[in-house]
Amino acid sequence: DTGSAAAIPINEVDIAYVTPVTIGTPPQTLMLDLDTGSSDLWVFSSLTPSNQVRGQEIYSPTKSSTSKLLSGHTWSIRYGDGSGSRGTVYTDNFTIGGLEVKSQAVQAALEVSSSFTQEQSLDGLVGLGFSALNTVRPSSQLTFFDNARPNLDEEVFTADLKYHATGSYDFGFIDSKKYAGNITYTAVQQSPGYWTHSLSGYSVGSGAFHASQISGISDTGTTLLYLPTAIVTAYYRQVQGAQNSQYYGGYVFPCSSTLPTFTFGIEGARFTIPASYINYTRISPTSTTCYGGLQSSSGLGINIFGDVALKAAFVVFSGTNPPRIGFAIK
Ligand SMILES: Cc1cc(CN)n(C)n1
Repeated sequence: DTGSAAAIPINEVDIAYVTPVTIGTPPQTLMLDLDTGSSDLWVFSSLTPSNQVRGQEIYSPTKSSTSKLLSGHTWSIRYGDGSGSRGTVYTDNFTIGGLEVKSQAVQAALEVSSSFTQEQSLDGLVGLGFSALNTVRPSSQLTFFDNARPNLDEEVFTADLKYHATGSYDFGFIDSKKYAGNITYTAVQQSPGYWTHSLSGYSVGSGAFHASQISGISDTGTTLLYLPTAIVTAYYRQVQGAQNSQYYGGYVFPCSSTLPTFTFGIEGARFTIPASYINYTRISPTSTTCYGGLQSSSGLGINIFGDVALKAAFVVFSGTNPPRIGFAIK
């Protein structure tokens, strides 16, 4: 089997990408954020208090003839950005881009944090991390990829996220039309459950490449690129008027500043993030101060290769044994 679905930016700065999925019989369509940095599949539902729902599509298990309550099971998740949700669990038929998993654990939200309520274009998440991170108790549940894997033509899924445009996620095959040249693979450490791997180094603009193993997670659910402070300060030293703002919680600069590109290495390959991706957003609609798409990871305890980096490449998440991750120019 294979599947292929769109990855649609939910706003004009690509804060997150959503993908249409169907749940149940007859199919209910929701727009979910496919997130390689977590492993819970949860949705706004008919059980979510109405004062916490603001425009989202909801999953109603009672309207699905194939839904089953996973009795006595609950879940609760907190993300790195402080958002979170909790609830109960059903199993139901679940499809992404024509790829169906029967009896997928669908975690129905009983409560969501305010940032989810405010994000009206996002109806939930599909965790594509390793199933070890799943929060359902007393028995943890498998991700959509782990459930689909035995039926996939190839044990992979790919992410082709785009800057200010719709990209795609493919399951079970690698579409050679979506990239150029070769795919460079590197080892993944799957414990504790993220797609953890190393960069082989970086360069700023036309500067020299600094070879250095930089361990972090490739996380489609995180918007920005978070790297060690030393690298980030070296980058913004090249930006007129840049400063690390306590007030805004990161590096800001005059929107008119010229930004350098940022290049990261995967083994021997090099991937250059255009300056436009790092000129992330105005700090408010009329401001001339902009917030950077490259920020320090020092407060996170982990480096995160989020969408700002991933959208500069075609990325293969390979569930082979051992798992590996591949990057190609596109
Ligand atoms: C909702 C959400 C997902 C993620 C990345 N895994 N973050 C940081 N926030």
